[in-house]
Amino acid sequence: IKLTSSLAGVTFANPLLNAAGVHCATPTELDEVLASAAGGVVTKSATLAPRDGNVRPRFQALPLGSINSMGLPNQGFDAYLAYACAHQQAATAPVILSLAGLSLADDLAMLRRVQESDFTGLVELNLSCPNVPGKPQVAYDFAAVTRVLDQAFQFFTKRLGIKLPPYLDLAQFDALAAILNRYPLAYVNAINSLGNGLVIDPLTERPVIRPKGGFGGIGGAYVKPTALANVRAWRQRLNPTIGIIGTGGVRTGTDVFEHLLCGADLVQVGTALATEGPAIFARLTRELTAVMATKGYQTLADFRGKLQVR
Ligand SMILES: O=C(O)c1[nH]c(=O)[nH]c(=O)c1I
Repeated sequence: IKLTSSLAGVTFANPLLNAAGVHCATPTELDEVLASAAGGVVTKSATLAPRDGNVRPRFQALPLGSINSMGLPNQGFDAYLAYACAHQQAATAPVILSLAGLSLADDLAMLRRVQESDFTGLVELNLSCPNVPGKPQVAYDFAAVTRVLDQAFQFFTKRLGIKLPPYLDLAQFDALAAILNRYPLAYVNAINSLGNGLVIDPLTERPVIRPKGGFGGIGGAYVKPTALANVRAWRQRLNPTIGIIGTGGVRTGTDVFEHLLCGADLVQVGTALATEGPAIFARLTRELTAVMATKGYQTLADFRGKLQVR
């Protein structure tokens, strides 16, 4: 049984990575994911300048998932570009560089820096951060998405993916796919957290996190049906040249299998990684292998995107 997968010409020994934002803000955390059974690692979304992020408590694990309003805390673009270039030199498992500018200008400035750098790996432009106060998500504004992609592809010739939020209406998938299919995108990553949920502690009669009146992105089991639907909807609508990373609600090998069945090329783990740590990747590869063995599949291509219709 082989778990190898590739995305935009980059080969992964297995399809599993962390989700941007989880266990990836420092070189130590990034190294721990690379040292684990993960097939690769993605950096915390970078802003041009380092950021402290929102006030604490800003993350809460829950029985069915998690809520977070981190507010984009990160070491800054230079730190993550340096890490990505160093690990490209060392030929480790692939490092995906995630970017989340606070403005279109910042997005373009960081993309120009990557274009001029030695980094030739995958770049993930995060258009779906729900937690920066006062900053509406780009990805729910289709004109803004068109602007950033128009301007980026004027000069960017490397491998560019975008991180999308969950969409909840088929007309949105139709409209946005018509836009995305115009660009030489490496992939779309679906989904980011389900934005602006509210989790309350009935004992204290307060929200469980402090920023934004307790409003934060929801992850984990809560979002798996929405994540699978987004992966499937993009696979059905996007050019085959545009790959898909499936993110959302992955806790077991069966969850990984389901994302692949819906069409994912790679699968990312957020909430479950936050609670279990990088050892989860050994468990998930073992469990995925077991699912494939039971079903008689030898490679991911044997079943990727082959969800049957009823
Ligand atoms: O609050 C965050 O840092 C954050 N949290 C999320 O759940 N998704 C994101 O894209 C980001 I940039």
